[in-house]
Amino acid sequence: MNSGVEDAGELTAPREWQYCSGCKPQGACRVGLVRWLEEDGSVSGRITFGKDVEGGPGVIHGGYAAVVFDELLGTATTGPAGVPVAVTKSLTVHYRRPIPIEQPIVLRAWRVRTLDRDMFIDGEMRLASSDALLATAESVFTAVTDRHFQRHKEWLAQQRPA
Ligand SMILES: CC(C)(COP(=O)(O)OP(=O)(O)OC[C@H]1O[C@@H](n2cnc3c(N)ncnc32)[C@H](O)[C@@H]1OP(=O)(O)O)[C@@H](O)C(=O)NCCC(=O)NCCSC(=O)Cc1ccccc1
Repeated sequence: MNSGVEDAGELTAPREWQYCSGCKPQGACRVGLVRWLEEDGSVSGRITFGKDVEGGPGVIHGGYAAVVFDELLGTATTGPAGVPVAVTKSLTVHYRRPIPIEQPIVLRAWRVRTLDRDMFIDGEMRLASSDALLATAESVFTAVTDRHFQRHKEWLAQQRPA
C-alpha cells in the first residue's frame, strides 16, 4: 500500500514517534499518514489514499480507514516525548460517508479519559476540501511495559505446533 506517501521532513517530532516498527526502516509510513502533535496534546494528521486501496468505485476499502485510525489514535497515547507503549484493546470505526481516494483528508485524535492503564482515545476523519465528516473512531489503548512483549513472546512460543 503506497497511498500518497509524503515527505515528513518538515515535521519536528522524533523519528521514533513518526513511524511504527514496520515503517521505521523505510522512513515513511506505508499507508501515507503524516501526523503531528498539537499544543493541546491532541494529534493531527493528513493522508491522501491512492487507487491501490480502492474498494468501491472511487472510494477506499474501509479496512484501510481502521488501519489509519489505529495508527493515529495510538500516537495520541504518548505524544512525541516517548515511543508509544500502549496496545490497542479495542477500536470502533463509524463509517459516516464513503471515503474518497485521491483527495486530501485530514484527521484528528484526542484523549477523552484515562482509567488505570486504559486510555480512551477518539478520532475523526474529514475531507480537507469541504470539512465533511467521513468517519469517526473510538478506541481503548492499554499501557504496557516490556513485560507485555516478553509475555507475548512466551505465549507465541507455546502456540507453535509440536
Ligand atoms: C493488554 C491487553 C489489551 C489487555 O490485557 P490486560 O489488561 O493485561 O488484561 P489481562 O491480564 O486480564 O489479559 C487478558 C487476556 O490477555 C492475555 N494477555 C495479556 N497480555 C498478553 C500478552 N502480552 N501476551 C499474551 N497474552 C496476553 C492474558 O493472559 C489474558 O488471557 P485470558 O483471558 O486469561 O485467557 C491484552 O488483551 C492484549 O495484549 N491484547 C492484544 C493487544 C494487541 O495485540 N493489539 C493490537 C496490536 S497493538 C497496535 O496495533 C497498536 C499500535 C498502533 C500504532 C503503531 C504501533 C502499534
